[in-house]
Amino acid sequence: MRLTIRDDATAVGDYIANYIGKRIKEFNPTPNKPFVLGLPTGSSPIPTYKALIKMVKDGKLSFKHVVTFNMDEYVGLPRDHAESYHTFMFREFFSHIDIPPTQVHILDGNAEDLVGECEAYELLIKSFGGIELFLGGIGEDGHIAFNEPGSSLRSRTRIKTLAYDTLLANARFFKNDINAVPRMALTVGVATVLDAREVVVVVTGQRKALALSKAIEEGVNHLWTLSALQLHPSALIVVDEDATAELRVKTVKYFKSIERVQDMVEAQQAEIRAKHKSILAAGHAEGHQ
Ligand SMILES: N[C@@H]1[C@@H](O)[C@H](O)[C@@H](COP(=O)(O)O)O[C@@H]1O
Repeated sequence: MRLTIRDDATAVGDYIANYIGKRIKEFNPTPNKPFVLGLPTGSSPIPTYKALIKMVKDGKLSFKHVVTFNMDEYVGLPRDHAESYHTFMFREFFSHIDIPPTQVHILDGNAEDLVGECEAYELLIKSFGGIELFLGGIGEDGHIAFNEPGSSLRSRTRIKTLAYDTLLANARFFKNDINAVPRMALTVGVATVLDAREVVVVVTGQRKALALSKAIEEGVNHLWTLSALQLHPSALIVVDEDATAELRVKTVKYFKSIERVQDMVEAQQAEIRAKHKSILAAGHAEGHQ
């Protein structure tokens, strides 16, 4: 697991957007081989969405051959409700980029058969060859997607009853009326997230600090479902300074030093790739003489 620390939420968003942009470009997606991206809602990913939108508007990135799967959706909230995750995603992201809406997938919290909806979602993800990169956020109780404390770390897409902490935290989106917050949601499971080839999680603000420390400084624990990321071979958590408030100084220093080494290795690799490219180009030019 890697932990990248940036000064504030904007810098975190810029970092993640660049990271995702780089991955999509390296993947070189086509209609037959789209890049499959998992996405979250919440206030934490908004700076990332803003930075990605700017990259698209500046002509530096395209989502034409990207297929998305969202993490979760409330049960029973009309799709066009201002706080449904459908509305959120189109308002904050999809309406501003060049993704064809047919390539967007969000669980239907109003499906007649909710269990069937969840099973079909898992199958649909599989039919695209799985998720390349899953971007996630966390709740104050350390939940990833809506995998509340106590969720099985092998869970798949399913119906979940929301924890009291989550109802309290999300009441801010429902005029602070806890009774207006839907009690249930459909969510991808912890195992669905762990199946992705790469997982990137955004954690910003001091109110997430305890969850972050529990998830990375203690063992894998179903009470802090983000901790399951410790089992993933390619996991990156990007945080702001505020979110590190509960971490040990030693932990912060360790991850900062890893980042420096990683940057050095990446710079060396880029140099080697550039050298190979110019040798190949020179050879190619000679062959044409
Ligand atoms: N289901 C979503 C999560 O996927 C999200 O990570 C969390 C954090 O939201 P925020 O980023 O606004 O703190 O909110 C909800 O619970």
